[in-house]
Amino acid sequence: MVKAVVLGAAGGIGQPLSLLLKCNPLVNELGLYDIVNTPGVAADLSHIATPAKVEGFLPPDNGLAKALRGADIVIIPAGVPRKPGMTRDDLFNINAGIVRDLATGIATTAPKAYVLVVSNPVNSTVPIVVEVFKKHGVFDPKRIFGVTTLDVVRASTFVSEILGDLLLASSISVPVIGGHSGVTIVPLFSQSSHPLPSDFAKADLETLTKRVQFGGDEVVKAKDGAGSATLSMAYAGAEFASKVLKALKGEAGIVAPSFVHLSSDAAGGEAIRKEIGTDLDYFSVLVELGTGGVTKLRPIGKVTEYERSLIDAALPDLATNIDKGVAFIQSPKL
Ligand SMILES: NC(=O)c1ccc[n+]([C@@H]2O[C@H](COP(=O)([O-])OP(=O)(O)OC[C@H]3O[C@@H](n4cnc5c(N)ncnc54)[C@H](O)[C@@H]3O)[C@@H](O)[C@H]2O)c1
Ligand SMILES: O=C(O)C[C@H](O)C(=O)O
Repeated sequence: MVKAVVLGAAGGIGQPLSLLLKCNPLVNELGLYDIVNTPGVAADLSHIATPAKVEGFLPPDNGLAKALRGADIVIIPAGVPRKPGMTRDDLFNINAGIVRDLATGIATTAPKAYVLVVSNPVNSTVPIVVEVFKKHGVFDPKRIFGVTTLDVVRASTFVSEILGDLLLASSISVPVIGGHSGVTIVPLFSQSSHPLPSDFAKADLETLTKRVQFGGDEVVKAKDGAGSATLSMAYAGAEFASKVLKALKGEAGIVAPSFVHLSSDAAGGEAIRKEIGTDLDYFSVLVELGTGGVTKLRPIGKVTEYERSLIDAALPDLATNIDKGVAFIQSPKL
């Protein structure tokens, strides 16, 4: 029996993500928590003819704890999205507190659950969850994930467009490393499963790279004040959750990108730090998953000179974002 819980389930991402989880045959129970509207969302989804039993929870009467009880996997898309002109970091002041409180609920009620953090700024909210878990003595680097799948989905889609075959999109795999905002997003097109055309110009590569780095801004601009990516994010979140669930069930060979803590030396965290030439505690890499969570962090491998320059450009912003999240819990008054 697998229980999945969505925190922020009534939102723009939360609703379609909950729909996709309701349709996932690996989910037996689906708990939906939000500060509004979850009874309605749950009633609606509960009429879909798939096995998962759905229940909605609101804050009164310990709703968060009730939603989380027995959770195997918790996905957090709670919090405010961007409007045009904002950076993801501009969301910190509101979302940091929301994520801290939800992480506290998970640490006390479902400390062994896999936690998938969607709420922005991911580069800071993941460290917030980790610090909360450390405070409660339940931190396990193998189980806390920043969801960066959307960057990989975008990179694959854009490559399929360039190759002129959209049918390829779902089978193209482009590693995207670093973090999840602007220049911290580093796509490695040299490692794409489907290489770019051999005559692809450097200027075009730079444009493509920027499009992946600022794909979120493209959607925010198009939505014109009505929020940021929700449907593509729900797709990406459900893809990532599905991989975690398959690994949990014992399927071998599951690999997914994620922004993770590098403390797990056994899993290869230290080797990645050496590869990058950094002492950062977090980085997005390809992660091998097993029944207990992360089994191995895949080395970054060979990169081009241009990609190396992108990694170097990502490091200062990443360090600032990570430190901000850590300080929010360790020194809340700073
Ligand atoms: N990681 C990614 O790739 C990625 C992609 C897209 C969006 N996001 C982020 O996901 C977050 C949600 O985006 P959205 O478009 O769904 O926003 P939204 O405003 O449509 O939905 C957010 C939901 O969170 C709920 N919420 C607020 N405070 C809460 C709390 N304390 N407990 C539980 N629920 C609470 C709201 O009621 C709302 O239903 C944003 O921070 C956005 O930036 C991340
Ligand atoms: O861009 C945003 O603010 C949302 C999300 O992080 C995205 O990449 O679409």
